[in-house]
Amino acid sequence: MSIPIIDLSQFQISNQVRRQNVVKNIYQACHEIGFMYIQNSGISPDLLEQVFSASKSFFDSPLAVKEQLAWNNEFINTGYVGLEREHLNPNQPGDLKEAFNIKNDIIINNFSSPILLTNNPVISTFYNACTELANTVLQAFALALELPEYFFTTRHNQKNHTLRLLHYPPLQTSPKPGQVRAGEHSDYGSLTLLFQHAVGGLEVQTTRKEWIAAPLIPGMVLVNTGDLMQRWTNHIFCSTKHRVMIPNDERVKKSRYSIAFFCHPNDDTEIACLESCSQRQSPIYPPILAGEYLLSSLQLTY
Ligand SMILES: O=C(O)CCC(=O)C(=O)O
Ligand SMILES: [Fe+2]
Repeated sequence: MSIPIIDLSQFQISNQVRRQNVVKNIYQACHEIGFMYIQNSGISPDLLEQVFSASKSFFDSPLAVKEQLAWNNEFINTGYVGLEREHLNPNQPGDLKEAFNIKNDIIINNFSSPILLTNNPVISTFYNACTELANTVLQAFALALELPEYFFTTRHNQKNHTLRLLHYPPLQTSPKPGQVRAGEHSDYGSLTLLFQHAVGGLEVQTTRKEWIAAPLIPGMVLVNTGDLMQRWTNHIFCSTKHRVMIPNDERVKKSRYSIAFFCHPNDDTEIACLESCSQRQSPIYPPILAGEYLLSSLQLTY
């Protein structure tokens, strides 16, 4: 099994046959593996490079500076998360990574870092570009599930998404037993956009429980469906486990950078099994509010 490539430009044209074909391929990707590469995503490579460069200068700054911006609670879920602080797999030691979580403009303005955000429109431009891409994918999801095209986007219109810069430093000492760069987990929200930089390492679990590499494909954006989409669709779309292992080659001596954009429904959205998804199997999960689900997931991993 491999991760399919979807050309999104074919969804943004008026030709209904080609559009429907993209919708069908997206359905299949979400159903069979929960991951896909998006080609012609509309995200400018130059902009992405600028965000990676801002990310690198932030992580290069002294720990004391980063800690002034420390993440301190799951309700705000914004700020700097130090090495080994988060356990994406709660049963294993903390992840060998540091991260910086950024929420929407209001929070950005109240929580700006002198290095990363002040006078740096790059981050907010990128946040908006990711929001736009996520909305296009959500439109295709709705059509794939035989819902009105804007069913999901209207439930995601409060920009409740988290942009996360990630840095996996070169390994200095031996890891603890079971410790990896990012423990195996599924994402919590509706979908995630993932951008890797040079040093790869992401792995995805197939339905046969095999781990396959999800390498960087230059110019493409990796998209995966998260837990809330899995609940909403009664497992028709899957929330696939993924992880970042410690490389067993020279990449272990290198910093790895990635960026994740976690797309979340508005907090007050009730995630209840969609009618079109309850025909073959009765609802697996009870309804839950999107905001509640996110909070409980964060509480498990910090
Ligand atoms: O860094 C990566 O490639 C993956 C990160 C990830 O899966 C996450 O933060 O949820
Ligand atoms: Fe993830």
